[in-house]
Amino acid sequence: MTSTLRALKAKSASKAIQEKRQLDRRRELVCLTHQFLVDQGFFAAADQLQQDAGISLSKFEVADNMDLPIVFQHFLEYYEMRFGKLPKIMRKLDASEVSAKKALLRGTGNGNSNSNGNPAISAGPASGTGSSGPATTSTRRAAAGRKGELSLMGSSSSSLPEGARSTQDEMEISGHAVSSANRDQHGGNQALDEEAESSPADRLLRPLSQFLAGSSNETRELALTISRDIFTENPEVRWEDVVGLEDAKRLLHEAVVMPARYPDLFQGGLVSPWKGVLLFGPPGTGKTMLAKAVATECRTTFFNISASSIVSRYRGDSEKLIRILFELARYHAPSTIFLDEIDSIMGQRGGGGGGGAGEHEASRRMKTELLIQMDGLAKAEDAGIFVLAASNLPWELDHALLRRLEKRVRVELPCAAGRQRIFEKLLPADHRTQGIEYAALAARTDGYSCADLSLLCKEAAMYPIRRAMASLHAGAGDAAAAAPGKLAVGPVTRDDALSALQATRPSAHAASEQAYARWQESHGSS
Ligand SMILES: Nc1ncnc2c1ncn2[C@@H]1O[C@H](COP(=O)(O)OP(=O)(O)OP(=O)(O)O)[C@@H](O)[C@H]1O
Repeated sequence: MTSTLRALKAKSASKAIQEKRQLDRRRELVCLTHQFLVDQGFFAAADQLQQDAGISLSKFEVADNMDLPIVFQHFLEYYEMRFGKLPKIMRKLDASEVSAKKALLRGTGNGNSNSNGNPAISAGPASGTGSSGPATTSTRRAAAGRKGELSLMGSSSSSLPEGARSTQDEMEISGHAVSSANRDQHGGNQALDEEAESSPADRLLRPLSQFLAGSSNETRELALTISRDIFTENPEVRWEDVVGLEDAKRLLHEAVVMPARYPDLFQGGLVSPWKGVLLFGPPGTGKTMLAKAVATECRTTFFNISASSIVSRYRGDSEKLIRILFELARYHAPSTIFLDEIDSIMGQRGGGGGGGAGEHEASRRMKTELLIQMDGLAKAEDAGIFVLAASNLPWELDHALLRRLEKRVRVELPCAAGRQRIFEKLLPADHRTQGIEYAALAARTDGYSCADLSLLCKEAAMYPIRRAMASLHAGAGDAAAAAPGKLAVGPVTRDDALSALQATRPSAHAASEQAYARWQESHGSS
């Protein structure tokens, strides 16, 4: 009896010790992360972490010779020594995992939460339950347990194997794109490309707090607005997502992507990189997609701004907004600024400001500011900034602006082959469709833009849904079919596609195609 009691007591004491260790380890992890965020200048995030974790980190400091990069570096070294390769730290999530994670981050997910509603931090070594491949408890314990060696190892990367060193370099140059150029120059091999595929391509931005330090409230607000509404996370559009437009792609590749990848080849003189490119053509032909593909390809920070929204939303502040937009682009360089619908602010006769002599003073100042900022792009310190503008009405553009958009690229309506590819992509020949005649559809959609074609396909896909709804209403569906999410929807048929064709008209006019062709002849690039 006594021995059973003793065993129970010992078990309870060991459990208490384990729990305390877990708690300590969590606190240490939070503390290390907090210090890392502070060191990197992510003050707002550090503050938020402190609030979320519910502990006052101002009472703690990480011990000497201890910080997250050092712990990480030691882990990498240990892992490579033990397993002969570097560990895979991040993996790409699929679409459903991305939405689950976003929901979790918004606080609506069902992920593990602690009693404060905070996501549970893995207990680490003390729990002894780590199971993520070879990097398990023992590895972590080894990394954490070598505190005494840390000062000897220091933070020098010279003792690291090549791969580990480059990982550290990537961390240190946060805020600067690890450009494809670097990778190409250091081997450019497939393994590195695969590595890029599986690790986040997104840029690690420099903390905004440094940019905002000492700035006025007004500047602060505009910079926050730009960061929130205009800066776009990695746009993730690849060249191959953009159907057709081979000439436009080739020109952009030459004018923008090559200089970003191989800056040494484009230094000064005759072959300095283009600073401004205009994409012109009918609506819905892929100008925005092309701009995003350029930003994805060059791994630049992407600022996507609709010029008409500057006029409508920031009227009084538009001049300052432009200035701060370029300052932020410089801060986060290399950057691509995409100015969509540029004609709405840079029309020859005072677009966006009321027109002619009566042009609004604020609008005139904004135009002047944009021209000044674009002039500044030629300076060496602005080397990493590139402006892409798009317009459906290039002939209305101010000549002063046109001079600064050195290259003008026409984005045309898709040809028959391009239209066919769009149909094949949007109505793929699988169980979702039946008997679609792609070539016939392509032949009958001359003059349609890609956006029109995508509307047409959407319309076609509605027919089977309408049929299913009608049969449901007619009581033809059984109880299972009526259950939400279980409605049986048939394939999109050839007739559905033809009916959708009847119901969808092209948005561009043949006359405007001729106008684009004429303007290309007088102003375009080839
Ligand atoms: N070349 C293309 N390849 C594939 N899809 C395209 C292409 N062009 C347009 N689309 C489709 O049409 C939509 C609208 O395209 P996008 O916004 O790039 O056109 P745009 O030329 O910028 O139009 P606007 O001048 O009206 O801003 C895209 O989201 C995409 O679905």
